Amino acid sequence: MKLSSSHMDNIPSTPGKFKMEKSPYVHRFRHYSSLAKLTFWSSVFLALIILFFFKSPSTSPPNSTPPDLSRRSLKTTFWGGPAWEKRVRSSARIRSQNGLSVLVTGAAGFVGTHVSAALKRRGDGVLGLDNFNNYYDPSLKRARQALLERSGIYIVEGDINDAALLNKLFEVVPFTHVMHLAAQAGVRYAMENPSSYVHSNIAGLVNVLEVCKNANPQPAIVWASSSSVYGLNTKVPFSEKDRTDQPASLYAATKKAGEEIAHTYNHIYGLSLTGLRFFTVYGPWGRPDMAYFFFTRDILKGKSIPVFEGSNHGTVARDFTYIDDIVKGCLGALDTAEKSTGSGGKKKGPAQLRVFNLGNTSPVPVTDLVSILEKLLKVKAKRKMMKLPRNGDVQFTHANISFAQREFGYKPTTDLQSGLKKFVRWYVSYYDSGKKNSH
Ligand SMILES: O=C(O)[C@H]1O[C@H](OP(=O)(O)OP(=O)(O)OC[C@H]2O[C@@H](n3ccc(=O)[nH]c3=O)[C@H](O)[C@@H]2O)[C@H](O)[C@@H](O)[C@@H]1O
Repeated sequence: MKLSSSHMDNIPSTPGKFKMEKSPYVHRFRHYSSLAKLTFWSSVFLALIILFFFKSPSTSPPNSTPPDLSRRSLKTTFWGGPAWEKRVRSSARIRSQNGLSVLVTGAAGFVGTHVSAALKRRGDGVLGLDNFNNYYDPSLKRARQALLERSGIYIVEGDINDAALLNKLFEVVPFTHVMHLAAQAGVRYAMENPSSYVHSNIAGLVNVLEVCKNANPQPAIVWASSSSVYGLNTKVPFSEKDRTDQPASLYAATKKAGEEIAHTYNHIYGLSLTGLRFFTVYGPWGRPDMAYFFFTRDILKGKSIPVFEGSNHGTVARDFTYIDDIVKGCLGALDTAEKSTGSGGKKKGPAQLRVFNLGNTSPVPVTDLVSILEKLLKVKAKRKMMKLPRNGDVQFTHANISFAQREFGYKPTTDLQSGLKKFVRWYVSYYDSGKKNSH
């Protein structure tokens, strides 16, 4: 708790040195005395109100964090109590033979929602965790949450930096796996809000790993890295063996840092860790901050869209990867993840440490992305060609996926045209069917 300096100044350094005031200050002393009485009774009254407030069952489950004690940035709402634990247990219950019990962080996010639903469909136990922050329209996150709730998945509302909450979740459920997808995404936003990347992608990751390392049994962890770690590399396609020491954005730097942090926790504590380098994932229920999403919105609104190009009109391209292919990759990584080897926070032997590219292996120029959208939407885009800004963007990405192919048969099957068709169908029904506004 932070005390203001004036408050600190009012506290006597040696309480015994307080002197009783005598006449001619008696009058003033009396005044102080009645003031003290007033303060005393108001405090009693206030204490009673607070006591009543925290006794009330609707606002005070046993393990909730009192709002004044919780760090506001953690955004954790009340949790705990028998009913809450029952809900957590039921969501995480395995319903198939040899099924997994998975804690999915970022479950209300784009990839998190799809992965959670896929796990649940095949009988795995799934518990979600999400802080529902407002990086983009939280109502979309709430709609994804509602979707998951219909299939019996509970998303606990809390922040990955909240160690007490994470420890509690592991106390209630012995998760076999953690699918760690909660993160601050987006390449360009890193210049606007750098600390948010440190908070989620570094501090949050460390907190998740700390809790996992102490858990008994330790879970295996699969987590989201990014194609952006290849940064300014020019050799294509990008292979996991290539250098990743020249990131072009703080976002990329935090993901790269995550990979090094993963190495450390694997080395010291025997945690089984698999990082997935996603390549520009798109599809239904996607992220509104991504180009394919807001291009669709703005083309439909008749607004111009900024289309980036390299110097001398050079092509800017991405290895756009459809969400269903990414989900298959995530499940493949979870299924082939070996057990962590540590216990009680101590390593017992070497554990698995992996990194995979999950891309589509066929980069498409951004100008072609726009042409496909124009055809699907039957609206001509107002293209505003712009030089690729120097704020984190790289000119192209292209994944070599042979490692994931070899390890768990990863094979993307959706090309950009077919994937965008599905996205547009979803977009139109989601925003047109009702009153929702895509901003
Ligand atoms: O592959 C990844 O690892 C990353 O993919 C995306 O990053 P990005 O590929 O930059 O995706 P978008 O922001 O949707 O941009 C897609 C393409 O459109 C271009 N673009 C973007 C914005 C814009 O206004 N105009 C424009 O032409 C970009 O230069 C890029 O080539 C995600 O936003 C990151 O979170 C993710 O980690």
